[in-house]
Amino acid sequence: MMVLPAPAKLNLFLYITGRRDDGYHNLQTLFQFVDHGDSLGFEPAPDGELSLHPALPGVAEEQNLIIKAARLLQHHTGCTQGARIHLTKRLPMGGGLGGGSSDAATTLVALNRLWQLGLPTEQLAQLGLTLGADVPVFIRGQAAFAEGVGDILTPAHPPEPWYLVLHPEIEVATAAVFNDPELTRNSPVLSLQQRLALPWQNDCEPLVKKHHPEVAKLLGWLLEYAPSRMTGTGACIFASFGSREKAEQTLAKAPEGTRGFVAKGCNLSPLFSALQKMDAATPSSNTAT
Ligand SMILES: C[C@@](CO)(OP(=O)(O)O)[C@H](O)COP(=O)(O)OP(=O)(O)OC[C@H]1O[C@@H](n2ccc(N)nc2=O)[C@H](O)[C@@H]1O
Ligand SMILES: Nc1ncnc2c1ncn2[C@@H]1O[C@H](COP(=O)(O)OP(=O)(O)O)[C@@H](O)[C@H]1O
Repeated sequence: MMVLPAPAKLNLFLYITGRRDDGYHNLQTLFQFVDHGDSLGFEPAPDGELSLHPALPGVAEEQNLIIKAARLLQHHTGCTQGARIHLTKRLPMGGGLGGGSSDAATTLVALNRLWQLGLPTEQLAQLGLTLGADVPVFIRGQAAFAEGVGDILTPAHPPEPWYLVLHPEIEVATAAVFNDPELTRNSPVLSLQQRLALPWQNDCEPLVKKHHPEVAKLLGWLLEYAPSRMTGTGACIFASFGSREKAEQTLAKAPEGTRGFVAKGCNLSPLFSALQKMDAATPSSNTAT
């Protein structure tokens, strides 16, 4: 079985610079991966059959981004092969960690190999974008400054600290944040260099804090220990530390019942580190993305 990671991402900063005619928002964000996430296993199945094990509670199989990604790839290529997909879900849903998008990206990359389709990365990223704005960055696998709706990507090389990621026990719907009339939508469009030099913020954070006191409270607590922010449209928050020990010590002090994890920032996605290892072990395998 081909087992591959679907890592989480963090939005190290997130600015909303405008609203487009189609209702989507232009943004400027810095994506980085962490070495913690879901895990997916892929086995061939006959007759184009697709199945997911176990099912994700609360998400109908046909709505699951993993099945949607697999079906999209079948339709796009006319491929008649199938797959039995095994999911170990570790990332909270609706947490701003991009779990669903990452699962979809890993599925596209893995099935492109399993089914020997040979689609180039560019085409997989374009297909992925139809599933969600965050899918292309996971397919390209490099930390990136994203503009447009998140699809115009420039590779970036931010520091790779240890992060403590905490999960307030709520799910924030991305669409609800973007539809809120109070959302800041007029951040200036700046260059990556300018953005890197200014303090890093998330334009969605004030709004989510206002509507979800749990987020405001936990962020207030975490800020006592290190610079901290929300990722994406929330609800997860993160703080960076110079060492794993410092991050773990802070997690140990977190208010009782707080869920969270410690992980290392990675500018190369753990998905691609795993693919490189796989290719090194079996040099004759298909090395296209
Ligand atoms: C803003 C980010 C930053 O990472 O938030 P998170 O979802 O990760 O928290 C993402 O780009 C989100 O990407 P994703 O979660 O894939 O969003 P999509 O499914 O494409 O869109 C969900 C809804 O959010 C709104 N939306 C999304 C992205 C965007 N640039 N402008 C928008 O207005 C639209 O109303 C859309 O219908
Ligand atoms: N494989 C999947 N993993 C997580 N969520 C999924 C998946 N497939 C579909 N979804 C749907 O996508 C929504 C957003 O999930 P997720 O990507 O985890 O959050 P976010 O975009 O906030 O990081 C979930 O609430 C769920 O309904």
